[in-house]
Amino acid sequence: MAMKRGLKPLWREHGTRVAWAMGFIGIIATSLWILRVEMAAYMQSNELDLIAASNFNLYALYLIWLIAICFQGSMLFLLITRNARKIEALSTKDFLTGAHNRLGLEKVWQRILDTHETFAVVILDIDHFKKINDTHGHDVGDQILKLVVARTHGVLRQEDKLARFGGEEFVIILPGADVEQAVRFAERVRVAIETDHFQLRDVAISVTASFGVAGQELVGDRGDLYELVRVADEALYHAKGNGRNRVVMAESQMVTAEC
Ligand SMILES: Nc1nc2c(ncn2[C@@H]2O[C@H](COP(=O)(O)OP(=O)(O)OP(=O)(O)O)[C@@H](O)[C@H]2O)c(=O)[nH]1
Repeated sequence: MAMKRGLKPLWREHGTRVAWAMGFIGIIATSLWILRVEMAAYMQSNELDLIAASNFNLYALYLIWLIAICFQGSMLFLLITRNARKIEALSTKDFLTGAHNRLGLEKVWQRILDTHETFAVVILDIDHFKKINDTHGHDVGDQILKLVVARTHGVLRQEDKLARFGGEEFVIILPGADVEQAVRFAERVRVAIETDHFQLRDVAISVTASFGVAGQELVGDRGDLYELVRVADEALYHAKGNGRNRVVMAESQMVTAEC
């Protein structure tokens, strides 16, 4: 099985751990060796002056020991930082689609607040997703979620952020964009999804999505992501109510106070 997978992926997966374990064994072995040489020299000299035992071999051993410890330290550092990065990625990404999850969304939101004066939010909600699940099965529904994310990523700019907000609902943050630009962007995503033939299990499935768009000017506190999402959600509600597969921009008269 190991041969089938090849050694490279195995090394990539376990290499750091193996190197760390070997280094650890090396340090223990070298320490025991040093102890043995020290003891032998001490027994011979029969006195407590260890300088007598410090011959060239012993210094060489000390040096190896020191190098092994430094190597070990750096491997450990590498292991910890690599795992920390993996944990961070796992905790901020949606497992199914690879989009940010809510925690990831809050993190990127903080960064956007620090770096951008303006931004807009788009909510994307797949239409009649329950029917897709009921007709084609939950696993096909999962594939549709992944494909919708892929299509949306195809339209996103690098600085735009996509997060799965729950079920078949996604939030997109567009740093630096005003609400009109965000509407144009949402329209492009809508068309990309509508015109795609989601080919799964030899069946072409038509998928559409509805969008609510809100600009930051509609909320009092520019740092309140959830208020902005709520406002965009109201626009989404109108999009669903008016026949779905459309983009609706939140306007001030549409915005109700949160209960
Ligand atoms: N396959 C799959 N289905 C999910 C997942 N999360 C939520 N769902 C399903 O998504 C469906 C959402 O249904 P609704 O909230 O009624 O929305 P809808 O059918 O899209 O209807 P509208 O939004 O009004 O167009 C439910 O049946 C959930 O079970 C998931 O991760 N995978």
